Amino acid sequence: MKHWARGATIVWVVWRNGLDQLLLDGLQKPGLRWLARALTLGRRLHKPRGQRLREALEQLGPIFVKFGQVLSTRRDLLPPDIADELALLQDRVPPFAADVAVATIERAFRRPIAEVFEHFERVPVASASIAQVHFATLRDRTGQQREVAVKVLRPGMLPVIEKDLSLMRMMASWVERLSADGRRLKPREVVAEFDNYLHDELDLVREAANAAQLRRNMAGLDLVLIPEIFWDYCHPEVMVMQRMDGVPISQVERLRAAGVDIPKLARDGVTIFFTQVFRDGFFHADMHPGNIQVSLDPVSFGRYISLDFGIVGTLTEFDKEYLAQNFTAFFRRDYKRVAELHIESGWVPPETRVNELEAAIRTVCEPYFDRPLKEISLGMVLMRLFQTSRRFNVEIQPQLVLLQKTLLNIEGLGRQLDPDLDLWSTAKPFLEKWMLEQMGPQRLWRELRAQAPHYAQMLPELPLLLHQYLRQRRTEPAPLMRELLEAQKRTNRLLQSLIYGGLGFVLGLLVMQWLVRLRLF
Ligand SMILES: Nc1ncnc2c1ncn2[C@@H]1O[C@H](COP(=O)(O)OP(=O)(O)OP(=O)(O)O)[C@@H](O)[C@H]1O
Repeated sequence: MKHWARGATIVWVVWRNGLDQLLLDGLQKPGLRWLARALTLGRRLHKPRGQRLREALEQLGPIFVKFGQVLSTRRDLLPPDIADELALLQDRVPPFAADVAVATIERAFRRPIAEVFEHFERVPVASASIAQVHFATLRDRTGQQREVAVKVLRPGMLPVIEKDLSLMRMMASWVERLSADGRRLKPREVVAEFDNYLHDELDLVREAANAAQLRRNMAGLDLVLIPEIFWDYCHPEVMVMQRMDGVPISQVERLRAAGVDIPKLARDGVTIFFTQVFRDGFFHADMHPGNIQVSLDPVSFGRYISLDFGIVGTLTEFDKEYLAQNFTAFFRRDYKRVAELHIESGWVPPETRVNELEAAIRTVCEPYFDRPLKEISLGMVLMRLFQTSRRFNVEIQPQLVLLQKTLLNIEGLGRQLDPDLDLWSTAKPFLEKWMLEQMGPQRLWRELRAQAPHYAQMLPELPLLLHQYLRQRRTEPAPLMRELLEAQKRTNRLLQSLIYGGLGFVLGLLVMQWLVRLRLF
């Protein structure tokens, strides 16, 4: 019954904001088109479509607001006017009562709050749709007093989320069935992705694990502080971490007055992010200013403080390779290669004409070379590439969209701090080192090392496999043969790369020696 009431509210909000209009053009059945037109009569829909969509999501509550926020990052799927408007969505929810937070903590640790913390501040420091944060004091294993921040999930979220998600799934399948335009937005996939995202956010142990991994990765860099996790006090609904003390990055004047070197801060931001992406393949993907502070403590003066680890991005070797090759081709202005890469990767339908895709990519990228290199924003280049790809039905992987969105955030933040920030010279050493690792002899060596146990294991088995193959040839020839041929091809490729790599290396050494002799180096 309640399900129906919620469904009716959604229909009402959709109708009042004229969202049915958004689908009108795409409706395929004439009867439905007629009905939708009739329903439009009498409504004054003077606001732009993006604004109407944003307002409707706000009226539908925090889960829909989150959905809009996540959707706003899918610039590969959405038209720019809608994506821009959705990016303005903000969580505005009142905090939940301290008693509720205390009850959640007591349920999680099966102890009264006074036994968990020496002191617990009942007034939260921050509150959002999924969780809120309280400060507290605890005694750690060594008996030392520690100031901590306690993140507690808003109770009863799961049933609300499940209900809203099932209605979203239903709407998505209607949109997909009724409208050709809507189908292009891949609504069911988008909702499934959102479902994953929300369930991840509902598990604070997962967030704590993300924080711990980032803290370990960033330890040697000395540019950013990440709170320590108190694992004895972590539970899917409660997360206890070191309390950080910094000035929000948005308060630039305060930071300047305290003596922080702002241009260095801008450079450091880009360095941190590029290290996370290109070295570790594991990056903080929710870099809005609310999650970034700067330390004024004399020991860590001027270092970033990073908070909120609910959303992180991971890049596979395939993603890194895609980025490495695309960036290299882009900076060589080899648009044909960029187009070929998209087709080779299987992201564009194979019947796509390379020259058409190449022309579209050229149109997007060429204007960037008109400005100084230091102004080129990789986030923007990627965004334009994804938008172009959209026209060719390319399916961009969510982790790359996340990367592009975060790149834009970071570059924007850097520029805001220092309008003269030379993005290129900050990013270049990373890209060069990383591309060398991705495509040079280091990669070959890495792959060889990674594959070595596999080959060592396979080699002694080869005679037996061959024997089996010859015996079973009549019954089951294809898969085994294919496997053997594949293995042989892989070995050949590796050997070939090894030989070429070795030759290249020796040749490089000879040339260097020669240049040194000629005193050119
Ligand atoms: N370890 C910490 N030390 C000090 N303050 C913290 C800490 N963790 C969180 N906070 C405070 O709580 C606020 C909200 O934290 P966080 O962003 O993790 O929560 P959230 O529920 O995911 O919020 P949102 O979704 O709006 O980003 C931070 O902006 C910061 O002010």
